Amino acid sequence: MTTAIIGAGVMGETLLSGLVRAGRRVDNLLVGEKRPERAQELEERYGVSVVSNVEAARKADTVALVVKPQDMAAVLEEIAPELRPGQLLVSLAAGITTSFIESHVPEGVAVVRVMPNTPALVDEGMAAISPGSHCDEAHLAEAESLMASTGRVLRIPEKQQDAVTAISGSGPAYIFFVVESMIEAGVHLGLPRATATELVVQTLVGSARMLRETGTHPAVLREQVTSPAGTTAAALRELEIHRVRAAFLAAMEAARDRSRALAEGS
Ligand SMILES: NC(=O)C1=CN([C@@H]2O[C@H](COP(=O)(O)OP(=O)(O)OC[C@H]3O[C@@H](n4cnc5c(N)ncnc54)[C@H](OP(=O)(O)O)[C@@H]3O)[C@@H](O)[C@H]2O)C=CC1
Ligand SMILES: O=C(O)[C@@H]1CCC=N1
Repeated sequence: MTTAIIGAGVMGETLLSGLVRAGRRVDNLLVGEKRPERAQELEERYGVSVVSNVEAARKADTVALVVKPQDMAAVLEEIAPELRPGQLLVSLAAGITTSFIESHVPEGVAVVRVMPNTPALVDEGMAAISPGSHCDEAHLAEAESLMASTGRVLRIPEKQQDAVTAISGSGPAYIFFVVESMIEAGVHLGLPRATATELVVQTLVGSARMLRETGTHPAVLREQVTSPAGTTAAALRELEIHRVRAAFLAAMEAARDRSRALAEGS
């Protein structure tokens, strides 16, 4: 089975590196990339063949589409003449619906929509997958196995994809923003930057492991840290005064709405 990746930017290379780490043979992988210097970089780094999009689409059983949503129509128009019924297209693009893709390719080509995230780079990715209308169980299982090479996979109805994009697709950026803010606060309180960074990163990793390994609700874990009339209560009061909870809700509604707008080509 040959898999092609069209669009080898941040997410495309993340998927490629995950497939290589998971033991997929590089002679069963192809990359579609138009910039010669980027093609050379990928060939040197992974030993993978970089070809035209047209050749990638012709030779692959599964084609992962990892271009920007705004470039999707042009790429589909370019590769459509090469596609055949039964072949699988796996789109990782935010907003783009399976019906949009199906309307640009020959009848019978199977489409799966995926929302991955960048922790896939360290095999801790979260991917949500949804089948299009010509997709059978074997196609969905193939998309699942593709994404399982870099982390967890959840099957969801496509109508949930914009919300998933807002939560886990964009999610790592919110976490990095919080981490960055806490490090800056530590520096403001007089800690050396390296000390503040180590404290915050380990606190994040430890808290994440507690959530995963105890299965306890985050509100309960938060209460366990909050001693009566203590330091945590003083800090949480400030977060509530500054409406941080409301800001998170507004931010994720904005991401969900942006995902919907990408579907309309804006
Ligand atoms: N980054 C993330 O965390 C996530 C991204 N995604 C989705 O992944 C997709 C890619 O995002 P991201 O990797 O961040 O963006 P990048 O801009 O890093 O990657 C897009 C890549 O596509 C290439 N490209 C553009 N046009 C073509 C073409 N016609 N043929 C072949 N390659 C082409 C670009 O090349 P060039 O630079 O030369 O134009 C670039 O390498 C998007 O649809 C996004 O919604 C989904 C979840 C998470
Ligand atoms: O910001 C974006 O549009 C992409 C999709 C989810 C994460 N990054």
